[in-house]
Amino acid sequence: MEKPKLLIIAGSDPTSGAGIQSDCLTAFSLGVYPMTVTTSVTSQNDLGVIDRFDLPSEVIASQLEGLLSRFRFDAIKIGMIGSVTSLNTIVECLTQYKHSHPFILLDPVLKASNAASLSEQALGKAIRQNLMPLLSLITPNLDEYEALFDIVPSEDQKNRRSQDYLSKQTLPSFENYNCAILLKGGHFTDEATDFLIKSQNDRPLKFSGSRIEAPFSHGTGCTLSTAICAYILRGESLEEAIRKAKAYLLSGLTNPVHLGDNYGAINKWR
Ligand SMILES: Nc1ncnc2c1ncn2[C@@H]1O[C@H](COP(=O)(O)OP(=O)(O)OP(=O)(O)O)[C@@H](O)[C@H]1O
Ligand SMILES: Cc1ncc(COP(=O)(O)O)c(N)n1
Repeated sequence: MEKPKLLIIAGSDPTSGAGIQSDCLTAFSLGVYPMTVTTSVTSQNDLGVIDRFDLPSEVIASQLEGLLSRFRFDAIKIGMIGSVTSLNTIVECLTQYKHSHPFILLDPVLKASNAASLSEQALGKAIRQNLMPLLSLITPNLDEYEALFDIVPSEDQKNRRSQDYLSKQTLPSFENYNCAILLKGGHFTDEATDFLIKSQNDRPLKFSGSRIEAPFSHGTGCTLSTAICAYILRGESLEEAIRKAKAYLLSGLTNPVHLGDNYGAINKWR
């Protein structure tokens, strides 16, 4: 049996709702074999993030070198990085082993949904300067998008309605990047519509999504980004991979797994 391999570089979430554990469940359920590099060990439970322990750069480099020296990956998903030092280690290793054109996606995990910090303050700037040149796609949520691209929305746009949000004022300057941006719409006030921004000249592509009453939404960003990588590995175009990943996520949000009195997770059984 042959399976496509996905390299996942991310943090550990003991609840398996987000992070490496969630990414492995997503990859497995979509028929893709995950291999992992852990950047940070977090403590989390149903109440949120308790603590974060970024691993030393030699531990990250050793895991990366072990895998990259023996396996070729057609897709790499990067999630929580934690520190600027860890980011620079990842950039160094990926640059050294980069074969022709792997699809590299960054889900820039800066804060958890309960607002706990999952990264150093300076990580956003380092992502922009050092990591973006290697990426094919970056998938920020609204806050991450504004922070990463220095977007200052107008008073109207601060209402965060999906149909009013994107304009010249809220599009990034593409001078320095050649990767596509998927602006995730989980934090819009109306629909959960995402936008794919490929360049300043192309109109952003809209991925409409109705907002559902989801009782357990921890890990939506992780699930979406890993599912995109899995569909890319299965031969889909970027647009089709996003469409299918959104449908996969919606189905898991609609029918969650119950894991306690008031806790549950996105369903990945298919
Ligand atoms: N209530 C919802 N109903 C339908 N889709 C949703 C809902 N909430 C989020 N989504 C979808 O989930 C994906 C992740 O979006 P979101 O903006 O929540 O990312 P995120 O903030 O990085 O996620 P996370 O909560 O994991 O940090 C997007 O495709 C978004 O449209
Ligand atoms: C290790 C790790 N990676 C990512 C997230 C983001 O997920 P969320 O914002 O849904 O809490 C997380 N909580 N933990």
